[in-house]
Amino acid sequence: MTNQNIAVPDVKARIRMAIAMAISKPEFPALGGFLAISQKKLLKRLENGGGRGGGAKVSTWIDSMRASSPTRIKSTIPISETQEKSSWILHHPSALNQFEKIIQESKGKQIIMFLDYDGTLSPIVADPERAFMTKKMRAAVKDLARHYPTAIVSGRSRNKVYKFVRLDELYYAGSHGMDIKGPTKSHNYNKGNQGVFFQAANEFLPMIDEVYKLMLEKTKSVPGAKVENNKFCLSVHFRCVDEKSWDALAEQVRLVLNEYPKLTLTQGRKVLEIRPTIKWDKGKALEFLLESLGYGNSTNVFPIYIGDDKTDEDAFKVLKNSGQGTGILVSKVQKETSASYTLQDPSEVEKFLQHLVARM
Ligand SMILES: O=P(O)(O)OC[C@H]1O[C@H](O[C@H]2O[C@H](CO)[C@@H](O)[C@H](O)[C@H]2O)[C@H](O)[C@@H](O)[C@@H]1O
Repeated sequence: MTNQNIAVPDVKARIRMAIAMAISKPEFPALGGFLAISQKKLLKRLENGGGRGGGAKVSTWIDSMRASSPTRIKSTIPISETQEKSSWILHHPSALNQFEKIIQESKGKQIIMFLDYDGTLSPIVADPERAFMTKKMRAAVKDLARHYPTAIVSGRSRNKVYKFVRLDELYYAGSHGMDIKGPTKSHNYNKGNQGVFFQAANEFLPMIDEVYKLMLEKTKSVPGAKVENNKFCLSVHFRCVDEKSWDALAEQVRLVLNEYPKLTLTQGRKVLEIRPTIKWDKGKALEFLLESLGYGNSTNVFPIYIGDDKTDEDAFKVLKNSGQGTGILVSKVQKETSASYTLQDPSEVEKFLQHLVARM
């Protein structure tokens, strides 16, 4: 373990923290079930907060999915685009090349690691049920968690992402941060945090289940379409659907969503994600976890968030706006991002994690 001490809040401290959080940040309604805020009040507070539009945006997202499809990526890039690309790389350099700079920035602060799963720890594959991480990656994450508090922040359900990762010493934030649980195995830094448990959207469970069944029914005629139940949200997968049928599939999603104004859509990699319209996302999950670890108002902390997808941008923005820590986008192609650095793919993520371990 590191020589850096981490504040470990005891039970009383956690109650104080939860109350303080509830007073200062009403979007943090409970920590470990310590606050008795009624579900109705919670729902009111979170309702209509984070909506990014429903059906009307579906066609825009399909266009954006098409634009990022490999069939649209040109083999020869015109000069102006080359220039644009080099300027993008200048603004978002490789986190491996800039490793020492990142370490300098974090000097004297506690590094806390936040890792997205799909496309970050595991390669993108056609079948979402088979998105396994390699043994080497798992070992790298395990080593990392020996030295730094580490959280997995995923769009998957918490249980499913745990089944892929299988490390008890980590924090898990599933369903895009709507389902958070502390480690079940203790390390020096997380003693007392095993009780961390937070679910932001319990009242939506029956609705999500209903829409899941409906979406299964409505999409069964589209070959290759897949609907994944991520507990507090759903994914409608386009990856194995012929591009010619994308509009038809999107139309089915739009029609169902029209009947559920309390649900909204976000877009990921060849996926549309249906989720409650509440003010909660991966950025809020990051803030919540920092609070839980005792770093809510601290300047003594350096969160590093690594992710590859649009939904990770919420976390990158939190870091950018707070001027704390750093965001690292996993991408081979240029994208609009609030992250400061880039890594090309999961194998580079693995190297970066190994570098962090090696410096201890
Ligand atoms: O937040 P994440 O952990 O990145 O989860 C986002 C979505 O990831 C998964 O879908 C993506 O990966 C699949 C497996 O490689 C791929 O087939 C799919 O096209 C990608 O979008 C997951 O299946 C979704 O439920 C998550 O929402």
